[in-house]
Amino acid sequence: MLEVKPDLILKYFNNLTDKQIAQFSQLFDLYSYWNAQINVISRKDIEELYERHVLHSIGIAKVCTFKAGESVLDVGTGGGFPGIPLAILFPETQFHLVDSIGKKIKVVKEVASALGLDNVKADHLRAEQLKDKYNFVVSRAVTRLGEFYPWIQGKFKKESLNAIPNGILYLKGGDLAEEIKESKLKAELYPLSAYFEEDFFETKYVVYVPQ
Ligand SMILES: C[S@@+](CC[C@H](N)C(=O)[O-])C[C@H]1O[C@@H](n2cnc3c(N)ncnc32)[C@H](O)[C@@H]1O
Repeated sequence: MLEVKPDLILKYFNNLTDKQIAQFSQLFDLYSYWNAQINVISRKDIEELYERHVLHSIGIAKVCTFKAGESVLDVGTGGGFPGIPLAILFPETQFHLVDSIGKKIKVVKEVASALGLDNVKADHLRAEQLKDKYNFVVSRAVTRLGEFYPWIQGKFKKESLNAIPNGILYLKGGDLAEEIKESKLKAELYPLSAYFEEDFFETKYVVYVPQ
């Protein structure tokens, strides 16, 4: 099996602990194994796991540093993106990963357990069903902002522990100017090209919608 070390992660996040480096390293074997049982990322993408999925996910951390005690909801996490890489990076923050497809949540639970991520809770449900409140909602490639927003509206805590207000941090591509206009949301765009040399293909932005 091809061994991929997380050098790419260290290039942009250079103060990782040994534990975090070990956890990032384990992702390749874990996703190679689980993706062969249950397809959660495109099979050809597994060779580019670190660039296209892991580094891409933690692009959110360049826009927002989550704090100890904050809670983050990942809507439509699929196999755990962006939630799992973010949970490795922010071990003191609580992450709730949800998806409407049960077998994907099975993969998330297996990966989180193998990594010893006790800051991750994963549930098979639709975001609309949730009653809890969070500091931040993260997501990647689920649906248009105008459809997404009503699912999570009202699910934000009032108090903030962060330098930036609580809100949505959504990894997105497409015609964002048109999409933001259609959603009528006040959104800020952060291009990943400002932080990374890699080309992230279609999802090139972190869209931040403060609440
Ligand atoms: C294209 S996949 C993206 C998965 C993951 N975020 C990633 O980037 O690899 C979209 C995911 O959103 C989930 N989904 C769609 N609508 C949802 C909803 N209302 N609540 C929870 N999950 C939802 C789907 O089941 C699917 O796994």
